[in-house]
Amino acid sequence: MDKPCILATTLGAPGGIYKCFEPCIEKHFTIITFERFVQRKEDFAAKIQALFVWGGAIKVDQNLLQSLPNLKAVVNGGVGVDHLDIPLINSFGIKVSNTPHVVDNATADIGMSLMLASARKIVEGHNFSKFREFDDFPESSLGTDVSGATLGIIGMGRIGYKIAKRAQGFEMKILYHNRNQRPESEEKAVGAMYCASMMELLQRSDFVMVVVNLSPQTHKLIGAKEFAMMKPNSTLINISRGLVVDQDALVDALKKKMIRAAALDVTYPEPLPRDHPLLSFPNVIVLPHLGTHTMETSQIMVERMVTNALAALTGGQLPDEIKA
Ligand SMILES: O=CC(=O)O
Repeated sequence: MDKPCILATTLGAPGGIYKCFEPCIEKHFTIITFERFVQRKEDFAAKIQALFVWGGAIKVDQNLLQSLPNLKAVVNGGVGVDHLDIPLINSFGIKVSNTPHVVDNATADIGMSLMLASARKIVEGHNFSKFREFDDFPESSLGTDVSGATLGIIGMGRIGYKIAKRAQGFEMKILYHNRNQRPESEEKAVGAMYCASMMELLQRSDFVMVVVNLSPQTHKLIGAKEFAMMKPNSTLINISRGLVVDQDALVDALKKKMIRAAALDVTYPEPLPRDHPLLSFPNVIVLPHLGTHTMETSQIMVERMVTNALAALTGGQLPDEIKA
């Protein structure tokens, strides 16, 4: 019997799967790439039963949904679903899932990597070794200690909590701001202190790590007012979504030396245009959204997407369903 079809991007991240993960999907489904779909919509549209998306690479809008009469699920790789209009998708009787839990460790690790790389000038050090334009590593390249410093975590969900656990190993003082305070036992387990006021956290932290979901409430959460609160020797680390930070305000804060440095896994757009002002600062690290980008995590993510899609096709409960 023919395998059911799914529609997917296969262009590689950001926004698609790599070829190496296709066999896991092809055990159960025939993959129709988005490029093939666009060329031969009339041949494929009625066959497609699930849509595999990573980030906003495919726009899941009214037009696309109307063109797929047998679509049962939109299966998202990763935890953030800010690029999906869930009420709209649900209104077509189509289910939505993501892959929570499986991304937590990899994303927390990238946050720690960015903090350490920025504090200890890892990128400059590498560039010095490789390109050596001057003889001595300049005084301006002296780093700053992570151990014993104060880390402020904005957004204490699963990933924020994993970061706190790791930071505890670095003997950091840990502050966090979140919609809800965590139970005392959980705070104690990682040595984290709740700041009901985000401004207080910003004033006290040497490193500010942003881990919130993007929502209307968190859109440009960190802007001019927030940078004005931060210590001049502090570092902003963003591993959530680019739009949680006002990038113009960040450029301004860096120019005015209101903060020491920034380390970003996420920006808007992604990737940044090569002439973007953020790329001109020696004290800014920019990654092309690598939070979940490991072989192991990506493999588990794809397996989880397959599990959710199979559940939708057989009319079962999606283990990771998100409802509007
Ligand atoms: O960005 C990564 C994710 O949403 O999991």
